[in-house]
Amino acid sequence: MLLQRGPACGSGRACQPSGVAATARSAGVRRPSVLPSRNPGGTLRRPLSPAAAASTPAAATAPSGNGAAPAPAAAAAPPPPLPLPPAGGPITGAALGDIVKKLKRLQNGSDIRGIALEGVPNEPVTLSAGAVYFIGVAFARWLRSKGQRAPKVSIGRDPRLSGPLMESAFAAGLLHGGAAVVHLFGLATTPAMFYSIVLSGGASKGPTSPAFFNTAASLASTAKRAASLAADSDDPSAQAAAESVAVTAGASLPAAPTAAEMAGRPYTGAVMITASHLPFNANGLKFFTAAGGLDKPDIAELLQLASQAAAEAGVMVGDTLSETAHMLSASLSSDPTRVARVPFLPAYAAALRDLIKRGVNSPTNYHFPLLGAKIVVDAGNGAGGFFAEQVLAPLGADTTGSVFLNPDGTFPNHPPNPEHPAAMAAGAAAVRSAGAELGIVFDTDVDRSAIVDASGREINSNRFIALMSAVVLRQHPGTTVVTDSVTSNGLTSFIQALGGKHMRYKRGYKNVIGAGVKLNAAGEDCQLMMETSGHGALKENYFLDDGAYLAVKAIIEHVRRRNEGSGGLAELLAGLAEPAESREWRIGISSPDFKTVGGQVLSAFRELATNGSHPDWALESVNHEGWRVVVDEGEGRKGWALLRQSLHDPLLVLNVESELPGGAEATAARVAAFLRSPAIVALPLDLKALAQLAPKA
Ligand SMILES: O=P(O)(O)OC[C@H]1O[C@H](O)[C@H](O)[C@@H](O)[C@@H]1O
Repeated sequence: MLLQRGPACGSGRACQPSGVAATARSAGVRRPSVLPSRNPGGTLRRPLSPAAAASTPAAATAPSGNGAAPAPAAAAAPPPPLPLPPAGGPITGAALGDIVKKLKRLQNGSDIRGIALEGVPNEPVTLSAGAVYFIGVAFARWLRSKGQRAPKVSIGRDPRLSGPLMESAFAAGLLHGGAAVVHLFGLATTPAMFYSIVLSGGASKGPTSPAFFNTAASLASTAKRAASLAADSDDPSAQAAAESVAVTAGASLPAAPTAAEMAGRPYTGAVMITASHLPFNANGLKFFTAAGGLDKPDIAELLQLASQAAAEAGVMVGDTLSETAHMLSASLSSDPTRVARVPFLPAYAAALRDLIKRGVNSPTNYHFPLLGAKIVVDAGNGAGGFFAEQVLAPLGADTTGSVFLNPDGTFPNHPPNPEHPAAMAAGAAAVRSAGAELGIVFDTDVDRSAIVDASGREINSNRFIALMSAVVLRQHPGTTVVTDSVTSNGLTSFIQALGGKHMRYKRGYKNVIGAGVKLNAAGEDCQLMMETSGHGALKENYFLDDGAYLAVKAIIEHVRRRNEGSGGLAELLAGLAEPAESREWRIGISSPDFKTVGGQVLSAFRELATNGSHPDWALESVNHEGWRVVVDEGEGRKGWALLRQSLHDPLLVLNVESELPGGAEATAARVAAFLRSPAIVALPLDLKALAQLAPKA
């Protein structure tokens, strides 16, 4: 695939293992298994570092010691919204129209996205702290409008440099909009944010339950078990591994939240501040309630509410940061009991560890199912490093050789994106140099992932969907798998050969998941909804696109198979026929009215495919996103070409798959000839892209 979104890979830094356990092991250091002190409730406590304590006004105003404010009493009357800060008086007319327009442009499907840091030429800030503040006001009002009397909202963020400011601005907005309690998790992942609702008791059905919130107890027992294992074992490698587990479990994990912080009311809303794999200067917001992620219409409503709030306050969206900072500190210092910093990843990691323990269900080694397994993680300096340090290592895995675990909002090594060749190449290199049996590659906010097998083969896109299909079809014979529209013919045959059904739907993970939800509602069992981008949702996991959960499932399957002596994960893909070629070209449309221009090109393409000029093409509709032609490549071979509008960008996207070497270029050249035909060439398409599309034509 010729995907080149976002900056090219890296600064050429060497791949370094990171993480406490990895560092200790690679240096040959044996650390004593010292447990941190316990409070009377038995929970592990660690004070915030001075840097962390100073990093947000919220933390600065929280009681000293652990940075946590008391949890609200469950039955207390909901506190009134704080008044919006006085500013220039209500805004009306053209100025209001301007605010509405600016805020509307921040919608990116079911997310909010924009440029949050200045400094990149021609990329002015669009997602200002002011805008984020008013979106915070809007989210609280929106939750209240849905019947929540006292919204309790968690906020997480990826490591982007603009994250702390966005977090503070959003928190202040929430309080002004009428949220009762706001918990700042700091570094978190997108699925973890939904899990904050689940694990606090806000969503009842699923693979986990609030019992997993007893993180502290689970950590302590892990440490104890590891220590006794180390003492009992005659096998020096098991002993070393167990000792490192004890070190990690007992001493290296961050403090878990207290029972008071977590046993209160469930979170009723959660927000992740992230722009996924987009460059460092972008940022954005993803929203959850107990019902799952907010959808497109919800985001449109939120932005409308944000405009209203800005108009009432008389503050323009682009207003200066100092004004925002002022509003923020005023609101936070006015009621510190409503805001707390709560480290959440430890609780979430405990839930993931438990899933792996239960999934592998080892009769001999229940608590350390990964002892003896060497698994590396490439987190791309996003938020996924915890997975190696807090999920895999405490279960006994040797994660030495993992790369880019440290969060770094400049993403200096490669774009954290399992669709990006540089990310997959780095993951594969890490597996090879560590001699690992499995590698996991995460995107920035961990809602997407990919796998690398022991030979360094990259298992992303079609291969990862095939792998997950094999896993779910073993557990749910005959189930349906919904995918996006650019999956290979080989994937369809693979799923069918395993007894499953394949529904190839549109691009866009929300579209894919939505289609699966509909099938289930209509009585057809659909266990897996997965895009080639690496977004994958399972019915058993709240229909949530969740890269960490996919990794957990893959690891369970790998270890289970290995324990049974039936080979590792890679063998599951033996029956997958791969196309000889699979390529993508992106053709820019230089017009503000790109949807209309794109539509014109697509109707002309449809006409071309049906007018008999290409007898080896058969038209296939693909759910209004564009047109797919099936190409008869002779001798029973079939390729295809799909021309569609990009979901977000002013682009047409051409995907071509062929079973013949050179076949993709040949089909693309015919599409290029069409795009250069007199009727089309008059349209504002990017001719540079056309030249790339078929250089020889
Ligand atoms: O339509 P495109 O430009 O190819 O982008 C489509 C992709 O956009 C984002 O990355 C979404 O997260 C994906 O779900 C979607 O498939």
